[in-house]
Amino acid sequence: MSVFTKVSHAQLRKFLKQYPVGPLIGFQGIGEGVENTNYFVDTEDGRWVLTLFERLNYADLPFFLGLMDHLASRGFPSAMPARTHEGGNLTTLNHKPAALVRRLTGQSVLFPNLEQCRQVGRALGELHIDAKSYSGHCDNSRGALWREQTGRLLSRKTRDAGIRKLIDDELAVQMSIDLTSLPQGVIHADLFRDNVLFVDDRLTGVIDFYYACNDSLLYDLAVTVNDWCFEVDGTLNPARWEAMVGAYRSRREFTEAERSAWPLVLRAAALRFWLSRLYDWTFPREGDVVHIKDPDQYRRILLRHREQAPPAL
Ligand SMILES: Nc1ncnc2c1ncn2[C@@H]1O[C@H](COP(=O)(O)OP(=O)(O)OP(=O)(O)O)[C@@H](O)[C@H]1O
Ligand SMILES: N[C@@H](CCO)C(=O)O
Repeated sequence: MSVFTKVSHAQLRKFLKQYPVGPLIGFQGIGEGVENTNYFVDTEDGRWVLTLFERLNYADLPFFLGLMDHLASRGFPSAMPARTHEGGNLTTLNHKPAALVRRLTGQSVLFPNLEQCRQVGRALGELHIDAKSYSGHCDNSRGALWREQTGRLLSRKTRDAGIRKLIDDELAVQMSIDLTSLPQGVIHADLFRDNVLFVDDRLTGVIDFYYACNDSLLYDLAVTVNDWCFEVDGTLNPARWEAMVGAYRSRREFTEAERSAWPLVLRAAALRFWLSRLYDWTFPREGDVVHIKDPDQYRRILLRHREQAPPAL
C-alpha cells in the first residue's frame, strides 16, 4: 500500500476551493498503487481521485492529463481530469504536483475471465485508434535506454550471479531489436490488471496513464498480455491469450514486421517490469505504507519467453 505524502482535512478543504466541485464531504488514502499518493475524495458535486505525483514533475504532466481528457471526450473509459476555476487541470498540494480526476466505477480483477480479457484487448485497440488524433508527444521514460542503464546498474549491484547473467544476456539480445521500426503511436504502457476496472464483465475504467508515451503499439500489447495472460508461476494461459490478442486484432491488424518481432517485443516488455521491480526492491523508498511488487514473477515470465516461442500473432 502506498501513501507517501499525507494530506490533512484543512489542506484538502483549501485545495478544493480551486475547483468548482462543492465542499468536501470525506476523503481516504488509497492503498493500491506503487508510484503516486492517491486519495478518494467525495465532494457535494461528485466522487474524485486526488493524485499527488511523487516522481513526475510539472513539465511531464500536461501530456498525461491531456491524454486522459482527449480519450474521455471520445467516449473511452478514462477518467476526465477536473478543471480549476481558471481552466487548468494541474495544481499543487504539499509541494507536489497534483490533479483531481473523476472517480470511475468498478473494481479491478485478479483472475480475469475470457470476456474480461476480450474487453481489455478491444479497449487497448480502441485506445491506440482514439489516441491517433492526440497531438501531445512524450518519449518512453522506461524505453530501451532506460532498460539498458537500469539493467547495467542492477547487474553491477546484485550479488546473485544468476540474476547478473540473465540481465547481461538479455540486454545483449535486446540490442538486436529496434522498437521504433514498428508501427508507433501513443500507448498506455502499463495496462496491468490493477489499472482496469469492471462492473461484472463490463469494462468501466482504464486508469493510471502516467507511463503513457509514444512507442511501438505492439509493445503495449506485449505489456498487457504479459500481465493478464500468464499465471504467477510464469506459465501461459492460452485461452486468455487468444481472447485478448483476437479482440485486439479486431481493432487493428498486425504488420509482417510486428509478427516477426513479437517474441522479442514480449521479452522487452517482461524485462522492463522485472527491472523496475528489482530496482524498487534494491532501492526502497520511504513512505507511510509502501507496496512493492514481486520482481521474481517477471523473471519467470522473461525466462518463459526465452525458453519457448510464444503463440504466433
Ligand atoms: N479514476 C479512478 N477511479 C477509480 N479509482 C481509481 C482512479 N484512479 C485511481 N484509482 C484507484 O487508486 C488506485 C491507485 O491508482 P494508480 O494505479 O493510478 O496508482 P499509482 O501509484 O499512481 O500507479 P501504479 O499502478 O503505477 O502503482 C487504483 O488501484 C484504484 O483503486
Ligand atoms: N504495473 C507495474 C507497477 C507500476 O508501473 C508493475 O506491476 O510492476
